[in-house]
Amino acid sequence: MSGRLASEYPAWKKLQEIYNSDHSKLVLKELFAQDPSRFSKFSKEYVSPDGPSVTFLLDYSKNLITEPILQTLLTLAREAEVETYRDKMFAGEHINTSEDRSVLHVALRNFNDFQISEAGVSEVQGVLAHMKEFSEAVRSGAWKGYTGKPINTIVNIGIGGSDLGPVMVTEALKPYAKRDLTAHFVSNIDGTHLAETLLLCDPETTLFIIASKTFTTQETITNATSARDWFLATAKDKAHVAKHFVALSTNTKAVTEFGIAEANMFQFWDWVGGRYSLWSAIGLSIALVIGYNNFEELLKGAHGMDKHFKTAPLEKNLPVLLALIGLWYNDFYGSQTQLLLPYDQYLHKFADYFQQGDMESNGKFVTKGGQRVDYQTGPIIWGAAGTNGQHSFYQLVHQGTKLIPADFIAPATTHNPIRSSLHHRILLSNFFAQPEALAFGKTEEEELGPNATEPLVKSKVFEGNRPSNSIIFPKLTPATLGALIALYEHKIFTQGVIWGINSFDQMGVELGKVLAKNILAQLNKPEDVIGHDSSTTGLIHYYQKHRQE
Ligand SMILES: O=P(O)(O)OC[C@H]1O[C@@H](O)[C@H](O)[C@@H](O)[C@@H]1O
Repeated sequence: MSGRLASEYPAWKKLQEIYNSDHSKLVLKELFAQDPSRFSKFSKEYVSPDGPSVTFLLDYSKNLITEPILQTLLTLAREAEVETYRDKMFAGEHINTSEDRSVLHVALRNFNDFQISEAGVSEVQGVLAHMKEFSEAVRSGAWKGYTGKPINTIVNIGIGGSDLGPVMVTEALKPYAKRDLTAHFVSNIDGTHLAETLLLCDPETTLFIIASKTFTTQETITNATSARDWFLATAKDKAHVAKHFVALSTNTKAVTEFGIAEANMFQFWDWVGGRYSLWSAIGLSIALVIGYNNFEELLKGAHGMDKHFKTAPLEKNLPVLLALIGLWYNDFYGSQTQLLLPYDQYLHKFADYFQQGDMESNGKFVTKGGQRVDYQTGPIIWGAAGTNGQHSFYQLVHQGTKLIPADFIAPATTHNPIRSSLHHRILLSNFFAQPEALAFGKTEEEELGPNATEPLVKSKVFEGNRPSNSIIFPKLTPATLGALIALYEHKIFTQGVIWGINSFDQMGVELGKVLAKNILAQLNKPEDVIGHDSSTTGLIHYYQKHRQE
């Protein structure tokens, strides 16, 4: 984040030399055979420093690393001043330079440990108190709709960071949910998303939560306006909106103009990035679904990880280790993607969530100093939950031509121990087996004996040497989830610092929005379609010919 090119650091050059001379010698089977203590050397247990108990084991021994490689990666982190920039973030310095903002999602879950002086930080507790009071009123039935009935359905209308975090967390923490309060999430501008959701709602008992940091996002404002129209078609009187619409935003003016009273607005601040906002008022739907106390446990779990990231030496710092290992593949092995594979159905949105978290943060080709990078930055994040992926894309991960580092994530104990946890034992046997198969593979000899050459035998060979991390924790609790999310947030931060990029803006999403606005104004008549290439013009003309309004 210093804005320097990562490739200029001496450790980067050394890593390149190590890769050039040694990578063909880095064979997991041999590395494990040579060193019986490899697992204990390359695994660490996280124990939360205080607050709710969170523990997990990170096993990074099945990676194409040796002690000297790890040391050189750690030197790279030091040369890039990861510790200095981490401290700047926690101190509220404006490390988001392009927008001249601080980056303070850690202040949203700070339980008096970090002294941060930035406008708004002192208001965090007040907003949390408002969220507590409101969520308890709705959950208890004290908050009534316009006909006096309690709320039994909530609809969060938001997109990107104002959607993905609440969706992922409410899914992940379903065992803690109030089951008679149904939660829907509408994000897409496609009218189908709202229309299908409204079919499941009763205006008398539905609460709409309009979640938008800017309160100008086209999708969200259009969906919110249509939802209000739908509501008023039954409720008639605009005064009833106050009982059924609340807003989560930084933009008081736009919220009140929309017709939501300031008293029904939950504030946050410009130093909360959209993709880091589930800890803020954007988490209101989470608090409604799992209860405020569980929401606070989520925050505390994340705060524990913040303290670890802030204080642990780099060689013991789990987000830093994950970042460095990921960077080794991304920048030296040429890996394009990173898999997130939770063996827990409740975490089925985890990879979707970190697609935005990672790719919007680190998908940048220019350093903070304005230079074009001459190396790869953020990886493509993808993944699926449980054994589903094994029956679809794992074929390519095991036997394809690409190196795809994978993080396997699983709880030791399930929330659903049906048939005496038989399902969970089968699930976990796969969680253990897949990294083993990826790392150690299967040779031709193992398949048929030393003289076998048939194509069939060859097709059954697993080359192995495919790296992975494994994370295992006792049970998926709110605090554990908080710590896991913060683990990956700080991993993303660390990589961004080393690559010299700004992980906290998102200029790359703007151009499409501007072009769409221009095109929207041209859609009525073919003669209005001007200023485009022949492909875009042809596509719009085809649409105009075939549409039925
Ligand atoms: O919360 P808002 O202001 O409606 O923004 C939603 C999303 O809008 C997108 O354009 C941004 O790229 C995301 O970062 C953001 O989360």
